[in-house]
Amino acid sequence: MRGQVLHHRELRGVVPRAALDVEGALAVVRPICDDVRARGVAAVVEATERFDGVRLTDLRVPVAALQEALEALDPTVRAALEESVRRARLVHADQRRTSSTVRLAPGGTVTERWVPVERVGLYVPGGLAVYPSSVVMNVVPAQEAGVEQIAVTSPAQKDFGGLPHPTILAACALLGVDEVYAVGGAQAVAMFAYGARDADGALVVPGVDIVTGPGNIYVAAAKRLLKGVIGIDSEAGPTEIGILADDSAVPSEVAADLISQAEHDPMAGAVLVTPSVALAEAVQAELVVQVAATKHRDRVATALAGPQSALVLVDDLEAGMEVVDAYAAEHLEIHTVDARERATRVRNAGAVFVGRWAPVSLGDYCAGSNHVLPTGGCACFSSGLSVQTFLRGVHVVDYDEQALAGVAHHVVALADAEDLPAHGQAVRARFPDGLPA
Ligand SMILES: NC(=O)c1ccc[n+]([C@@H]2O[C@H](COP(=O)([O-])OP(=O)(O)OC[C@H]3O[C@@H](n4cnc5c(N)ncnc54)[C@H](O)[C@@H]3O)[C@@H](O)[C@H]2O)c1
Ligand SMILES: N[C@H](CO)Cc1c[nH]c[nH+]1
Ligand SMILES: [Zn+2]
Repeated sequence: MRGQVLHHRELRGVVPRAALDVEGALAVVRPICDDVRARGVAAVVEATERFDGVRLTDLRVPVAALQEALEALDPTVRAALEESVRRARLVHADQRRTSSTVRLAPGGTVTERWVPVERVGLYVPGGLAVYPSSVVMNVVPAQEAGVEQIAVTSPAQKDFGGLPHPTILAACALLGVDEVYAVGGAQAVAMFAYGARDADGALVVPGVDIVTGPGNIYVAAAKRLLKGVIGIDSEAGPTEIGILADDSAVPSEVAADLISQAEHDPMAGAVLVTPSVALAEAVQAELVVQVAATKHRDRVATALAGPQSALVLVDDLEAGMEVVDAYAAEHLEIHTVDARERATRVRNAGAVFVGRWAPVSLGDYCAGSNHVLPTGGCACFSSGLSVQTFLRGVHVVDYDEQALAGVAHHVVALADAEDLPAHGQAVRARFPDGLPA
């Protein structure tokens, strides 16, 4: 990309991306979702056996298991989760929206009411890693939005008697959520979207209004497929980190941050954008050493070697800004001398991390920000999970006779201009003696 400075829309086609994208994964998840729609619980049970190796007898986790998991939770992990919840709650409580009323004329108002959806299904991943932090990131905004019914689902684990991982169950109990299912993947999204009945026709899992939460490419594809049947947050799929850096960056820290996110998934993307050849070379050398030493070195190495990961050399930091806007990373770290100023100019990113003391790992757990963020370029038009995700704005239009009279002739003029005279007539009918002037 050296030598080119293009608008981010033109660059989008050449930024690093995985070979299998959400569109490609639709073909895999469509039959799974169709089957759940047609056969309900039986299809969910079969998909769980096929993909997770567990034959479920009950989709729902017994409430007692949640409480037991909380009682058995390591106190250090409990303290960390409590701090994560405390910080997330402070940030998300601040996102609440209050109704507001605008008076357009004497007797004429429009009020915007913010109404939470009634019932939500929150996805917590559990394939390659365990994600109690995603319980926090899903549940806290839903609670702060005032959602009445919160259901969580997470993949059944062979090693834990077919229940989701105990730390996930403990996190649910900590947050007061008692409706939890042991289902993962596309079948979980479909189960929430359509609801699921058993062979006798009994409703085992009631459908929801919105499904949120992160997941692998199959979860993201199911969300894309079923959007419309349900609302979704964003396509929060395989993790990505973009780093914009100059010579002031510390190579070992940059490498560690790239690896931290590559650790999620062989499909994770890690992209360094820099004008500094020296930095790029130093980071490359660090990666060799650090990858060899990291626990999940196989999937990290696969992720870093994939077409979704790259070290991108640019002419200067301004060209780098164009590249990171085109890439639209889920997470963008900025390690430059002027990081704070650059952060204010980033247009496309799920979340921005300013300087060396704000690594993505901080945001993953304890910054207070939400870690459920758009991937695959969706940060160009989607936001991270927030209280707003669970709210709908409803306009309440309240005009009295005088207020309608004041604008009636304009309504009729526009209705006539659109060749929709019945619209105008609906107003004329209220003024049988003729339209007010
Ligand atoms: N964008 C975000 O906000 C964000 C946040 C956290 C994690 N993540 C991502 O979440 C993902 C977690 O992935 P995971 O795999 O560990 O857990 P997961 O729960 O997302 O996926 C596991 C499920 O995938 C299904 N599955 C696996 N292989 C399949 C196949 N070949 N065909 C159909 N279905 C299949 C199974 O049903 C299984 O239950 C990672 O990609 C991680 O990067 C994203
Ligand atoms: N980095 C992930 C978001 O893509 C969130 C996470 C959870 N646990 C660890 N990391
Ligand atoms: Zn992470």
